[in-house]
Amino acid sequence: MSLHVDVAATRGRFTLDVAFDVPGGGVLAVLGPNGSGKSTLLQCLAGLLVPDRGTVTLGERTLSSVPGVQVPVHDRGIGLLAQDPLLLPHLTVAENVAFGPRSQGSTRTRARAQARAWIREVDAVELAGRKPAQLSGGQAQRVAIARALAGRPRALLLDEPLSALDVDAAPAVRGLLRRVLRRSGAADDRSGAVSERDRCAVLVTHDPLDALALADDVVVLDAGRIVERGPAKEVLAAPRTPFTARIAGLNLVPGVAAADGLHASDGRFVAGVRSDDCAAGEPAVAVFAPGAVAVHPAHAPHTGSPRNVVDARVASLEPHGAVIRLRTAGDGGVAAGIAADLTPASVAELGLEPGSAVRLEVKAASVAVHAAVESPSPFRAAEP
Ligand SMILES: Nc1ncnc2c1ncn2[C@@H]1O[C@H](COP(=O)(O)OP(=O)(O)OP(=O)(O)O)[C@@H](O)[C@H]1O
Repeated sequence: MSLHVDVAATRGRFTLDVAFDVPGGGVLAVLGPNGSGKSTLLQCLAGLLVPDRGTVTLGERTLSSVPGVQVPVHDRGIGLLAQDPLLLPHLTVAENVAFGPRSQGSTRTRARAQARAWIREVDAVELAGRKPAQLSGGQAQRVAIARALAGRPRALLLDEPLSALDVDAAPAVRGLLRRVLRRSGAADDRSGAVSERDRCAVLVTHDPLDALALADDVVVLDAGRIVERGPAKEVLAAPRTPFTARIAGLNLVPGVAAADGLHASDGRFVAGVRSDDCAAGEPAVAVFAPGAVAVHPAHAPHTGSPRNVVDARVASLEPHGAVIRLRTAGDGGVAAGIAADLTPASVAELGLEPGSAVRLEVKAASVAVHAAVESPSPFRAAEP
Protein backbone atom coordinates (compact mmCIF):
# COMPACT_ATOMS: atom_id res chain seq x y z
CA MET A 1 0.00 0.00 0.00
CA SER A 2 1.76 3.13 -1.13
CA LEU A 3 2.14 6.31 0.89
CA HIS A 4 1.88 9.62 -0.91
CA VAL A 5 2.96 12.75 0.95
CA ASP A 6 2.88 16.36 -0.21
CA VAL A 7 2.59 18.65 2.80
CA ALA A 8 3.71 21.92 4.34
CA ALA A 9 3.51 22.54 8.09
CA THR A 10 4.62 25.48 10.21
CA ARG A 11 5.91 25.39 13.76
CA GLY A 12 6.80 28.82 15.06
CA ARG A 13 9.31 30.15 12.52
CA PHE A 14 10.07 26.70 11.12
CA THR A 15 8.40 25.41 7.94
CA LEU A 16 8.43 21.84 6.67
CA ASP A 17 7.65 21.56 2.95
CA VAL A 18 8.13 18.09 1.45
CA ALA A 19 6.75 15.76 -1.21
CA PHE A 20 7.62 12.07 -1.65
CA ASP A 21 6.11 8.64 -2.26
CA VAL A 22 6.84 5.31 -0.59
CA PRO A 23 5.69 2.35 -2.69
CA GLY A 24 3.78 -0.54 -1.13
CA GLY A 25 6.23 -2.76 0.74
CA GLY A 26 8.93 -0.06 0.53
CA VAL A 27 10.99 1.43 3.34
CA LEU A 28 12.06 5.08 3.19
CA ALA A 29 14.76 6.35 5.53
CA VAL A 30 14.61 10.02 6.54
CA LEU A 31 17.97 11.48 7.50
CA GLY A 32 18.78 15.02 8.52
CA PRO A 33 20.58 17.18 11.07
CA ASN A 34 18.94 18.14 14.36
CA GLY A 35 16.03 20.49 13.84
CA SER A 36 15.67 19.67 10.13
CA GLY A 37 12.03 18.59 10.54
CA LYS A 38 12.13 14.79 10.86
CA SER A 39 9.84 14.63 13.90
CA THR A 40 7.56 17.27 12.41
CA LEU A 41 7.20 15.08 9.32
CA LEU A 42 6.37 11.96 11.36
CA GLN A 43 3.82 13.93 13.35
CA CYS A 44 2.09 15.06 10.14
CA LEU A 45 1.95 11.43 8.97
CA ALA A 46 0.72 10.09 12.31
CA GLY A 47 -1.98 12.77 12.53
CA LEU A 48 -0.50 14.47 15.58
CA LEU A 49 0.07 17.70 13.67
CA VAL A 50 -2.32 19.22 11.14
CA PRO A 51 -0.43 20.43 8.03
CA ASP A 52 -1.03 23.94 6.66
CA ARG A 53 -1.50 22.59 3.18
CA GLY A 54 -1.28 19.42 1.13
CA THR A 55 -2.28 15.79 1.32
CA VAL A 56 -1.27 12.50 2.91
CA THR A 57 -2.70 9.44 1.16
CA LEU A 58 -2.22 5.80 2.19
CA GLY A 59 -3.34 3.41 -0.52
CA GLU A 60 -6.65 4.74 -1.74
CA ARG A 61 -7.40 6.47 1.51
CA THR A 62 -6.86 10.19 2.12
CA LEU A 63 -5.59 10.66 5.68
CA SER A 64 -5.09 14.37 5.46
CA SER A 65 -6.15 16.93 2.92
CA VAL A 66 -6.08 20.60 3.77
CA PRO A 67 -8.59 22.09 4.03
CA GLY A 68 -11.01 19.28 4.69
CA VAL A 69 -10.02 15.75 5.68
CA GLN A 70 -8.06 15.05 8.87
CA VAL A 71 -8.38 11.39 9.89
CA PRO A 72 -7.77 11.07 13.66
CA VAL A 73 -4.60 9.39 14.96
CA HIS A 74 -6.21 6.11 16.07
CA ASP A 75 -8.03 5.59 12.78
CA ARG A 76 -5.11 6.03 10.34
CA GLY A 77 -3.92 2.43 10.26
CA ILE A 78 -0.43 3.69 11.08
CA GLY A 79 1.82 2.01 13.65
CA LEU A 80 4.48 3.96 15.51
CA LEU A 81 7.70 2.59 16.93
CA ALA A 82 9.57 5.19 18.95
CA GLN A 83 12.97 5.25 20.70
CA ASP A 84 11.26 4.40 23.95
CA PRO A 85 9.28 1.12 23.84
CA LEU A 86 6.36 2.83 25.70
CA LEU A 87 4.91 -0.47 26.99
CA LEU A 88 2.05 -0.33 29.47
CA PRO A 89 3.79 -1.12 32.77
CA HIS A 90 0.94 -2.96 34.50
CA LEU A 91 0.33 -5.40 31.61
CA THR A 92 2.37 -8.49 30.73
CA VAL A 93 4.22 -8.73 27.43
CA ALA A 94 1.42 -10.88 25.99
CA GLU A 95 -1.23 -8.40 27.16
CA ASN A 96 0.74 -5.46 25.77
CA VAL A 97 0.93 -7.09 22.35
CA ALA A 98 -2.75 -8.12 22.43
CA PHE A 99 -3.78 -4.59 23.37
CA GLY A 100 -3.84 -3.27 19.78
CA PRO A 101 -5.93 -6.09 18.26
CA ARG A 102 -8.26 -5.97 21.30
CA SER A 103 -8.85 -2.23 20.96
CA GLN A 104 -9.54 -2.75 17.25
CA GLY A 105 -12.40 -5.09 18.12
CA SER A 106 -10.78 -8.55 17.95
CA THR A 107 -12.25 -11.10 20.35
CA ARG A 108 -10.10 -11.96 23.35
CA THR A 109 -9.21 -15.36 21.84
CA ARG A 110 -8.27 -13.92 18.47
CA ALA A 111 -6.29 -11.04 20.02
CA ARG A 112 -4.34 -13.60 22.08
CA ALA A 113 -3.64 -15.68 18.97
CA GLN A 114 -2.42 -12.61 17.10
CA ALA A 115 -0.25 -11.60 20.05
CA ARG A 116 1.24 -15.12 20.26
CA ALA A 117 2.08 -15.06 16.55
CA TRP A 118 3.91 -11.75 16.81
CA ILE A 119 5.67 -12.66 20.04
CA ARG A 120 6.95 -15.75 18.29
CA GLU A 121 7.94 -13.63 15.30
CA VAL A 122 10.15 -11.41 17.46
CA ASP A 123 11.67 -14.36 19.37
CA ALA A 124 10.13 -13.31 22.68
CA VAL A 125 8.11 -16.42 23.57
CA GLU A 126 9.93 -16.88 26.88
CA LEU A 127 9.14 -13.26 27.83
CA ALA A 128 5.38 -13.46 27.30
CA GLY A 129 4.46 -13.58 30.99
CA ARG A 130 6.86 -10.84 32.13
CA LYS A 131 6.03 -7.24 32.98
CA PRO A 132 7.95 -4.46 31.12
CA ALA A 133 10.04 -3.67 34.21
CA GLN A 134 11.49 -7.21 33.97
CA LEU A 135 12.82 -6.67 30.42
CA SER A 136 16.18 -5.39 29.16
CA GLY A 137 16.16 -2.46 26.71
CA GLY A 138 16.62 -4.77 23.73
CA GLN A 139 13.91 -7.17 24.91
CA ALA A 140 11.47 -4.30 25.51
CA GLN A 141 12.11 -2.95 22.01
CA ARG A 142 11.45 -6.42 20.54
CA VAL A 143 8.13 -6.45 22.32
CA ALA A 144 7.38 -2.92 21.12
CA ILE A 145 7.98 -4.12 17.54
CA ALA A 146 5.52 -6.99 18.09
CA ARG A 147 3.00 -4.59 19.59
CA ALA A 148 3.31 -2.12 16.71
CA LEU A 149 2.83 -4.88 14.14
CA ALA A 150 0.05 -6.70 15.98
CA GLY A 151 -2.13 -3.65 15.38
CA ARG A 152 -1.93 -4.60 11.68
CA PRO A 153 -0.78 -1.16 10.52
CA ARG A 154 -0.93 -0.35 6.84
CA ALA A 155 2.16 1.81 7.32
CA LEU A 156 4.79 1.82 10.04
CA LEU A 157 6.59 4.91 11.32
CA LEU A 158 9.89 4.27 13.09
CA ASP A 159 11.41 7.15 15.03
CA GLU A 160 15.07 6.34 15.82
CA PRO A 161 14.06 2.83 16.97
CA LEU A 162 17.61 1.75 17.84
CA SER A 163 19.06 4.91 19.31
CA ALA A 164 18.18 4.14 22.94
CA LEU A 165 19.78 0.67 22.77
CA ASP A 166 23.35 -0.05 23.79
CA VAL A 167 25.84 -1.29 21.22
CA ASP A 168 25.36 -4.92 22.25
CA ALA A 169 21.56 -4.88 21.89
CA ALA A 170 21.22 -2.78 18.72
CA PRO A 171 22.49 -5.33 16.13
CA ALA A 172 19.95 -8.01 17.14
CA VAL A 173 17.05 -5.55 17.06
CA ARG A 174 18.29 -4.15 13.73
CA GLY A 175 18.32 -7.71 12.40
CA LEU A 176 14.78 -8.26 13.62
CA LEU A 177 13.58 -5.01 12.05
CA ARG A 178 15.25 -6.00 8.83
CA ARG A 179 13.39 -9.30 8.90
CA VAL A 180 9.99 -7.78 9.56
CA LEU A 181 10.42 -4.77 7.29
CA ARG A 182 12.14 -6.44 4.38
CA ARG A 183 10.00 -9.54 4.25
CA SER A 184 7.78 -9.58 1.23
CA GLY A 185 6.10 -12.88 2.03
CA ALA A 186 2.39 -13.56 2.01
CA ALA A 187 0.04 -13.26 4.96
CA ASP A 188 0.17 -15.80 7.72
CA ASP A 189 -3.56 -15.97 8.05
CA ARG A 190 -3.65 -19.03 10.28
CA SER A 191 -2.13 -17.06 13.12
CA GLY A 192 -4.00 -13.89 12.33
CA ALA A 193 -0.81 -12.01 11.44
CA VAL A 194 -1.10 -9.27 8.85
CA SER A 195 0.19 -9.42 5.31
CA GLU A 196 3.51 -7.63 5.16
CA ARG A 197 3.65 -7.48 1.43
CA ASP A 198 2.06 -4.08 1.09
CA ARG A 199 2.95 -2.41 4.33
CA CYS A 200 5.29 0.53 3.80
CA ALA A 201 7.50 2.15 6.40
CA VAL A 202 9.14 5.50 7.10
CA LEU A 203 12.26 5.29 9.25
CA VAL A 204 13.81 8.34 10.90
CA THR A 205 17.42 7.65 11.79
CA HIS A 206 20.78 9.31 12.36
CA ASP A 207 22.60 6.11 11.53
CA PRO A 208 23.67 5.45 7.93
CA LEU A 209 23.94 1.76 8.80
CA ASP A 210 20.22 1.67 9.59
CA ALA A 211 19.46 3.38 6.30
CA LEU A 212 21.61 0.89 4.39
CA ALA A 213 20.36 -2.16 6.27
CA LEU A 214 16.67 -1.33 6.42
CA ALA A 215 15.68 1.14 3.72
CA ASP A 216 15.33 1.10 -0.05
CA ASP A 217 15.39 4.83 -0.50
CA VAL A 218 16.62 7.78 1.50
CA VAL A 219 15.53 11.39 1.72
CA VAL A 220 17.76 13.91 3.46
CA LEU A 221 16.02 16.85 5.10
CA ASP A 222 17.67 20.16 5.80
CA ALA A 223 15.80 23.17 7.20
CA GLY A 224 12.45 21.55 6.37
CA ARG A 225 13.25 20.77 2.71
CA ILE A 226 14.37 17.58 0.96
CA VAL A 227 17.91 18.24 -0.26
CA GLU A 228 18.84 14.72 -1.39
CA ARG A 229 16.86 11.65 -2.35
CA GLY A 230 17.49 8.32 -4.00
CA PRO A 231 18.45 4.71 -3.32
CA ALA A 232 20.15 4.46 0.10
CA LYS A 233 23.39 3.02 -1.28
CA GLU A 234 23.71 5.68 -3.97
CA VAL A 235 22.93 8.65 -1.73
CA LEU A 236 25.39 7.54 0.94
CA ALA A 237 28.10 6.58 -1.54
CA ALA A 238 27.90 9.86 -3.44
CA PRO A 239 26.65 12.52 -1.03
CA ARG A 240 25.72 15.95 -2.37
CA THR A 241 25.40 17.79 0.92
CA PRO A 242 27.81 18.24 3.82
CA PHE A 243 25.42 16.58 6.27
CA THR A 244 25.11 13.41 4.21
CA ALA A 245 28.86 13.29 3.64
CA ARG A 246 29.46 13.57 7.37
CA ILE A 247 27.10 10.77 8.35
CA ALA A 248 28.40 8.62 5.52
CA GLY A 249 31.89 9.21 6.93
CA LEU A 250 33.21 10.83 3.76
CA ASN A 251 35.14 14.02 3.06
CA LEU A 252 33.38 16.59 0.92
CA VAL A 253 34.74 19.76 -0.66
CA PRO A 254 32.20 22.09 -2.33
CA GLY A 255 33.08 24.15 -5.39
CA VAL A 256 32.59 24.36 -9.14
CA ALA A 257 33.17 21.40 -11.47
CA ALA A 258 36.07 21.50 -13.91
CA ALA A 259 36.95 19.08 -16.72
CA ASP A 260 39.23 17.01 -14.49
CA GLY A 261 38.25 18.02 -10.97
CA LEU A 262 36.83 20.91 -9.03
CA HIS A 263 37.68 24.52 -8.21
CA ALA A 264 37.10 24.76 -4.45
CA SER A 265 35.60 27.88 -2.93
CA ASP A 266 38.98 28.80 -1.39
CA GLY A 267 40.53 28.95 -4.86
CA ARG A 268 42.37 25.61 -4.74
CA PHE A 269 42.02 23.02 -7.46
CA VAL A 270 41.05 19.48 -6.46
CA ALA A 271 41.94 16.87 -9.09
CA GLY A 272 39.27 14.20 -9.42
CA VAL A 273 37.06 12.09 -11.64
CA ARG A 274 33.97 13.96 -12.78
CA SER A 275 30.78 11.89 -12.83
CA ASP A 276 28.37 11.98 -15.75
CA ASP A 277 25.76 13.89 -13.74
CA CYS A 278 27.75 17.09 -13.64
CA ALA A 279 29.09 19.44 -16.29
CA ALA A 280 32.13 21.69 -15.99
CA GLY A 281 31.21 25.09 -14.59
CA GLU A 282 28.31 23.79 -12.49
CA PRO A 283 28.13 23.67 -8.67
CA ALA A 284 29.72 20.40 -7.57
CA VAL A 285 31.24 18.54 -4.64
CA ALA A 286 34.45 16.52 -4.52
CA VAL A 287 33.99 13.43 -2.34
CA PHE A 288 36.70 11.10 -1.03
CA ALA A 289 36.96 8.51 1.73
CA PRO A 290 39.17 8.98 4.80
CA GLY A 291 40.95 5.77 3.80
CA ALA A 292 42.04 7.42 0.53
CA VAL A 293 44.01 10.15 2.32
CA ALA A 294 47.74 9.41 2.72
CA VAL A 295 49.38 11.22 5.64
CA HIS A 296 53.04 12.25 5.38
CA PRO A 297 55.35 14.37 7.53
CA ALA A 298 55.08 18.11 6.82
CA HIS A 299 57.31 19.26 3.93
CA ALA A 300 57.62 15.70 2.58
CA PRO A 301 58.42 15.79 -1.13
CA HIS A 302 55.58 15.21 -3.59
CA THR A 303 55.40 11.60 -4.70
CA GLY A 304 54.15 11.18 -8.24
CA SER A 305 51.19 12.75 -9.97
CA PRO A 306 48.37 13.51 -10.49
CA ARG A 307 47.80 14.01 -6.82
CA ASN A 308 46.13 16.41 -4.48
CA VAL A 309 48.56 17.68 -1.88
CA VAL A 310 47.66 19.91 1.02
CA ASP A 311 49.50 21.03 4.14
CA ALA A 312 47.43 20.86 7.32
CA ARG A 313 47.60 20.61 11.08
CA VAL A 314 46.21 17.74 13.17
CA ALA A 315 43.18 18.71 15.28
CA SER A 316 42.28 15.32 16.73
CA LEU A 317 43.12 11.61 16.63
CA GLU A 318 40.34 9.23 17.67
CA PRO A 319 39.98 5.43 17.51
CA HIS A 320 37.58 4.47 14.71
CA GLY A 321 37.14 0.70 14.58
CA ALA A 322 40.52 -0.81 13.77
CA VAL A 323 42.03 2.48 12.59
CA ILE A 324 42.79 5.91 14.01
CA ARG A 325 40.82 8.74 12.43
CA LEU A 326 42.75 11.95 12.10
CA ARG A 327 40.96 15.25 11.57
CA THR A 328 42.68 18.39 10.43
CA ALA A 329 42.29 21.76 12.08
CA GLY A 330 41.31 25.09 10.55
CA ASP A 331 38.51 27.56 10.11
CA GLY A 332 37.77 26.96 6.47
CA GLY A 333 39.19 26.07 3.11
CA VAL A 334 40.07 22.71 1.68
CA ALA A 335 42.62 21.81 4.37
CA ALA A 336 40.18 22.21 7.28
CA GLY A 337 38.33 19.30 8.81
CA ILE A 338 39.63 16.59 6.48
CA ALA A 339 39.32 13.07 7.91
CA ALA A 340 42.10 10.55 7.25
CA ASP A 341 42.36 6.97 8.51
CA LEU A 342 45.71 5.60 9.67
CA THR A 343 46.86 2.45 11.38
CA PRO A 344 47.97 2.89 15.01
CA ALA A 345 51.46 1.90 13.83
CA SER A 346 51.62 4.80 11.33
CA VAL A 347 50.40 7.27 13.96
CA ALA A 348 53.25 6.12 16.20
CA GLU A 349 55.79 6.10 13.36
CA LEU A 350 54.90 9.63 12.27
CA GLY A 351 54.80 10.79 15.92
CA LEU A 352 51.41 12.41 15.35
CA GLU A 353 49.55 14.33 18.03
CA PRO A 354 47.11 17.27 18.04
CA GLY A 355 48.98 20.26 16.66
CA SER A 356 51.38 18.21 14.44
CA ALA A 357 51.97 19.60 10.94
CA VAL A 358 51.24 17.07 8.17
CA ARG A 359 51.13 16.85 4.40
CA LEU A 360 48.06 15.06 3.03
CA GLU A 361 47.90 13.43 -0.38
CA VAL A 362 44.87 12.07 -2.20
CA LYS A 363 45.09 10.46 -5.64
CA ALA A 364 42.88 12.06 -8.26
CA ALA A 365 41.44 8.63 -9.05
CA SER A 366 40.10 8.42 -5.46
CA VAL A 367 38.19 11.71 -5.70
CA ALA A 368 34.69 11.64 -7.22
CA VAL A 369 33.20 14.93 -8.41
CA HIS A 370 29.38 15.03 -8.32
CA ALA A 371 26.73 17.63 -9.06
CA ALA A 372 25.96 19.58 -5.88
CA VAL A 373 22.75 20.37 -4.11
CA GLU A 374 22.62 23.87 -2.69
CA SER A 375 22.34 23.25 1.04
CA PRO A 376 20.35 25.91 2.89
CA SER A 377 22.19 25.28 6.16
CA PRO A 378 25.74 26.33 6.98
CA PHE A 379 26.46 22.83 8.31
CA ARG A 380 29.87 21.62 7.13
CA ALA A 381 30.69 18.00 6.44
CA ALA A 382 34.18 18.12 7.63
CA GLU A 383 33.61 19.40 11.15
CA PRO A 384 34.37 16.83 13.82
N1 LIG B 1 6.11 22.77 19.32
C1 LIG B 1 6.95 23.52 18.61
N2 LIG B 1 6.80 24.85 18.54
C2 LIG B 1 7.64 25.62 17.80
N3 LIG B 1 8.67 25.13 17.09
C3 LIG B 1 8.87 23.81 17.15
C4 LIG B 1 8.03 22.94 17.91
N4 LIG B 1 8.49 21.68 17.76
C5 LIG B 1 9.58 21.76 16.94
N5 LIG B 1 9.81 23.03 16.59
C6 LIG B 1 10.87 23.52 15.71
O1 LIG B 1 10.71 22.89 14.46
C7 LIG B 1 11.98 22.61 13.89
C8 LIG B 1 12.04 21.14 13.46
O2 LIG B 1 11.99 20.32 14.63
P1 LIG B 1 11.91 18.75 14.53
O3 LIG B 1 11.75 18.26 15.94
O4 LIG B 1 10.91 18.33 13.53
O5 LIG B 1 13.37 18.38 13.98
P2 LIG B 1 14.14 16.98 13.98
O6 LIG B 1 14.75 16.90 12.64
O7 LIG B 1 13.21 15.90 14.39
O8 LIG B 1 15.25 17.22 15.07
P3 LIG B 1 16.00 16.15 16.04
O9 LIG B 1 16.92 15.37 15.17
O10 LIG B 1 16.75 17.06 16.96
O11 LIG B 1 14.95 15.36 16.73
C9 LIG B 1 13.02 23.00 14.93
O12 LIG B 1 13.53 24.26 14.55
C10 LIG B 1 12.24 23.09 16.20
O13 LIG B 1 12.80 24.03 17.05
